[in-house]
Amino acid sequence: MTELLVFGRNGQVATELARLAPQARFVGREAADLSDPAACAAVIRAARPAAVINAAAYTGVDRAESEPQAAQAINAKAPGAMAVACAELGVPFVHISTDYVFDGTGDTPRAENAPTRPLGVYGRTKLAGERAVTAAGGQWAILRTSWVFSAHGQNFVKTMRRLGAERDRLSIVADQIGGPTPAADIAAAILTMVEAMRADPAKGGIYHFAGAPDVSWAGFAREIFARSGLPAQVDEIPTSSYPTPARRPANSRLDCAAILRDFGIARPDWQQGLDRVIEELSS
Ligand SMILES: NC(=O)C1=CN([C@@H]2O[C@H](COP(=O)(O)OP(=O)(O)OC[C@H]3O[C@@H](n4cnc5c(N)ncnc54)[C@H](OP(=O)(O)O)[C@@H]3O)[C@@H](O)[C@H]2O)C=CC1
Ligand SMILES: Cc1cn([C@H]2C[C@H](O)[C@@H](COP(=O)(O)OP(=O)(O)O[C@H]3O[C@@H](C)C(=O)[C@@H](O)[C@H]3O)O2)c(=O)[nH]c1=O
Ligand SMILES: [Mg+2]
Repeated sequence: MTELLVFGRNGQVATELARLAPQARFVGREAADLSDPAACAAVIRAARPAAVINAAAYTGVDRAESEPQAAQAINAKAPGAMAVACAELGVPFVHISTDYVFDGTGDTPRAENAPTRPLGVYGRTKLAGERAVTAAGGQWAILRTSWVFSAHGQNFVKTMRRLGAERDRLSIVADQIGGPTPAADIAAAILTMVEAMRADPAKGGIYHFAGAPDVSWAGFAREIFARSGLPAQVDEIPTSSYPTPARRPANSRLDCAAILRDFGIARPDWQQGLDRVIEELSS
């Protein structure tokens, strides 16, 4: 019997889960394509694991605008099918969602029960995934996180280090504020939640989890350059000067009090996480 089954293998969070839980079984695209939700459910039924984590998703925010059906299958239908299979087996299911389910109005942190209103296809399909998971019954948890970075895969830290080495100055939006979150801390949080859920069948629900302190993308870029020893300057620009296919929320602040109260998991310090990632990237 497989103890822990994880969908995703090469992504940021999946890679960090593999470091912390090498005994788990990681299911890549070749073994279960999330475009085929029934195949994902079949993998769970055949493996009969003690718990399931979904770390795979369609994460191309701009690309999703022109591929809404692929994003919907991967981000909504597949997690729904996984959650149903877990409910049938009576095992916990942990899924990951995003700050992009919100419209980003205001300037205060949002709690889990704040009204959702996604601005683009990615956020809309992730919200549909949340609804499919919650509708499945069974024991589930959804971790909403934001601005994930690590030494693996694609993320803002790696993009900035690449561009910062090529250019003297970069224009970065300063009116989108959120919490950059190290993938390693997400992996650790999920494993803590899985253990707590296995010990207590009443545990679960939607939880916010993001790195602290909140910062703009421009402020984050400045820290990336400073801590990487890159001399590149950051010019602060408004979102209106950086047109993209998908709209993004201006206020991505997440209120992370509930996960601390219910699971003892505190917001990670992204500056410490950034130093660790930079060290990993430079070695
Ligand atoms: N990245 C971010 O900034 C944020 C991410 N999240 C959420 O966190 C979770 C993990 O994200 P992260 O680790 O950054 O994601 P990545 O983009 O790093 O990895 C996504 C993974 O999903 C896999 N995948 C994509 N499409 C399919 C498919 N059709 N079938 C099977 N596997 C597929 C990819 O496989 P392959 O390697 O083969 O392409 C990849 O391993 C996701 O739910 C995401 O929505 C939430 C907030 C912020
Ligand atoms: C490269 C670049 C980006 N930007 C802006 C665009 C955008 O508003 C912001 C971040 O760029 P990204 O492409 O990393 O943003 P994006 O891919 O939208 O990041 C999001 O990914 C999904 C999966 C999530 O769930 C979110 O939490 C969030 O992390 O920086 C600049 O202003 N200047 C630049 O030179
Ligand atoms: Mg991106």
